[in-house]
Amino acid sequence: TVVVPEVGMTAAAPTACSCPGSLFPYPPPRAGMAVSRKCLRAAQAELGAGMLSGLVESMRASSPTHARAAAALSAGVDDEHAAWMARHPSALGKFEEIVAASKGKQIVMFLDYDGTLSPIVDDPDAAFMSETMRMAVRSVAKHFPTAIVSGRCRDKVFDFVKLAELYYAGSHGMDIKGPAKSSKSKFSSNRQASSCP
Ligand SMILES: O=P(O)(O)OC[C@H]1O[C@H](O[C@H]2O[C@H](CO)[C@@H](O)[C@H](O)[C@H]2O)[C@H](O)[C@@H](O)[C@@H]1O
Repeated sequence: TVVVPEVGMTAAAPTACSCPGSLFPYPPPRAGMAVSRKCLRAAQAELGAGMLSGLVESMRASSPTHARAAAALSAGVDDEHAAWMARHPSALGKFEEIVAASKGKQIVMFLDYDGTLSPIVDDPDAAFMSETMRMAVRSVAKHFPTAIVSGRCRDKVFDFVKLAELYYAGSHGMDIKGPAKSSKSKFSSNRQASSCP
């Protein structure tokens, strides 16, 4: 769901956070946060080059927007939608450019859940994410602070994602919790007590 401008793509520079007690430490931890060849090499060493590109390909293929665009294009009936997709290309289609543009910058990942990590399905309680997607998110969280931002209740999103090393922002950001200190995340912060209604 990331919209990448076709021209002049840039990565936003971090700005100072003036909110005391923010769950996101500022300045963010530096170790391993800049996207660099070293970081990519580490991911490749961890997953293997084939596995890394396999994950990217699999995320590309399972992307709901990719699937919708492919269906619209093959049916040849939704020209307007296809044109919209052409103006708003998938970030996964620009992966190498994004890596290049991000070099040396501080990166934080914010991920939507429904329709991004999971497919859109009729029953909201059955919007499960695949194990491959979970593996990809776990791998991303090893390198960058990673947050799931959802309209859903935070506990429900956690029940789907099941990764303690992430930040979770539920109820459209009204309810935020950082990674557990005991989790594998090197970006852990104090937990904020709160629960779903
Ligand atoms: O902010 P999100 O994480 O994208 O959550 C938005 C809403 O997602 C859910 O509804 C959507 O997904 C359902 C499951 O695929 C689908 O059945 C429904 O039609 C979609 O609107 C969730 O149920 C809502 O509470 C969230 O606000």
